[in-house]
Amino acid sequence: MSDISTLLKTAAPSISVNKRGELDCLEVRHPAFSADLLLQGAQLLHYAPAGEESWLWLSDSVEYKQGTSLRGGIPLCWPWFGNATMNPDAVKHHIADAEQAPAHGFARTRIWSLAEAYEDNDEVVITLTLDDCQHPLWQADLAVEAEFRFTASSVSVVLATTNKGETAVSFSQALHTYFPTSDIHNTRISGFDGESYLETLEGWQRKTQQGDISFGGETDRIYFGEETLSLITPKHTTDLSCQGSHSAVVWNPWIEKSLRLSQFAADDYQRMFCVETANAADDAVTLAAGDEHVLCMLLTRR
Ligand SMILES: O=P(O)(O)OC[C@H]1O[C@@H](O)[C@H](O)[C@@H](O)[C@@H]1O
Repeated sequence: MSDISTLLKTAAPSISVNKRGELDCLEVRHPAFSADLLLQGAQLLHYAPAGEESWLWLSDSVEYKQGTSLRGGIPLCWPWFGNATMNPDAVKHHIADAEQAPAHGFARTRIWSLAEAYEDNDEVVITLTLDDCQHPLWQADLAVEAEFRFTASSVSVVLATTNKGETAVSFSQALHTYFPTSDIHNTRISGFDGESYLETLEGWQRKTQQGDISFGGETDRIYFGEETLSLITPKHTTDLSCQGSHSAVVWNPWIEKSLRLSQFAADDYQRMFCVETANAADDAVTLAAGDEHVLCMLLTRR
């Protein structure tokens, strides 16, 4: 950890590395904003402009344990999204035993390394790399890097994947963002009117969205489209724009599923929702040997 501290002292003095339970957390305390980024999973837990509440939801019962993804912030799902068995054949082709494969890939519980840090009066930029991209069940040679950029009025995450192998590789992924709301019943997502989605709770039927998305029960859908989305909660409107993604997963576990989730109180579903910037289902990425794919999300508020 002393290497990290030395790098931070010179390149980005507003970042310090501190323990949270068993995990190392990069704490950004810039005069204009703050952020907390775990090295495990390259998981961003918190971002807020000075004087504001966090733009990300994080469970009150979150567990800072090695090998366990935390419930909240932005877990990175890579190199497959969700249940491996539900991925397209091209992705499953690289997974030795999809039945046994962990949900959402393996990157979210691995330790990432600090590659670069930079700050000036306006922004802080942190780049993390995943040193060990191998997994007993994953049969492809991809490399991945994550860049986080914080300013007084925005946060962006870029996930860049490179095919280091000699043949094409298909993979799926998501920036699994948990957003806060003061009232899920008065929360809407605007931008997918007229677009198609897969209703995973009804046998993955393909349907068409009419108007805004609202929440009145368990929600677990994969939307297709590449619009800038507006996330409208009673207190805020947050704009979510992306690049390199043509799908977004909208998720809320609602009452019954909440009872089965780790690090999640029975009534937490009322105060959170996920909109995941993804390359999922039909939108999985195929990378030729040597090629790179860049997935990017940007959050701003009106
Ligand atoms: O509990 P996990 O593994 O973090 O997954 C949470 C949710 O993640 C979403 O992306 C999936 O669509 C849901 O089906 C899943 O329940």
